[in-house]
Amino acid sequence: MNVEREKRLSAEAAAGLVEDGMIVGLGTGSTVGYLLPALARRRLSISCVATSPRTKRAALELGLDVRPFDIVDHLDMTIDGADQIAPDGWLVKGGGGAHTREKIVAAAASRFVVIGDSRKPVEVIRAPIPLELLEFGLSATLRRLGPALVREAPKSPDGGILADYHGDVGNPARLSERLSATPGVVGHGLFPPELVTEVLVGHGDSVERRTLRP
Ligand SMILES: O=C[C@H](O)[C@H](O)[C@H](O)COP(=O)(O)O
Repeated sequence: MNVEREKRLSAEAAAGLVEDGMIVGLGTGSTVGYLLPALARRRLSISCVATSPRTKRAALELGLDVRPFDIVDHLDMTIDGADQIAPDGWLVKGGGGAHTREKIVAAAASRFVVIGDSRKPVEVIRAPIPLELLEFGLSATLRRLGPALVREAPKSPDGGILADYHGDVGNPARLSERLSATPGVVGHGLFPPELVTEVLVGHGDSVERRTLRP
């Protein structure tokens, strides 16, 4: 298994879905690292929104047109990697800590295309589940969450504390609801299947495509 090749193939396949005139959400991570040059090579007339300073920097260096996301209210397509992809479409994202912005950008798009290598599909979603927490009340939030640990990582670009939930996942929908309802949780890395339209996973020399909704 050549993981880097699989990432590149899935990213290139996703870049091929982008059309002239689109506004495109750009995810974060090493798989997106292959998407950006593939997109730039196509020389399309598109504008983009970035989910992290790292992606913004890389996209601008490649000559992509990156717009601030406070004025754009709808995207045609968002393309992003994932840490885990379950058979029913639940995702875990945020290994790189960008999950809060990534969820906003995914939710704003008509199509959310998930890319990854063959290690990403899993039978069952497992911890750790990335979290972003408000610094105010941090100890009380952690206590309420149960088994969760603060990451040794810089704060998010929005000043949030990055952490991970290490307890049982069980039903992802129920855990997602509980995390969202916990005061002090700014965002978490469980992404529901309703957000996802397509999954493109590199397997050896080919890309397996799955459409979750049209
Ligand atoms: O915060 C990071 C993002 O959610 C990434 O999309 C995710 O961690 C996958 O990253 P990679 O493509 O490096 O495996």
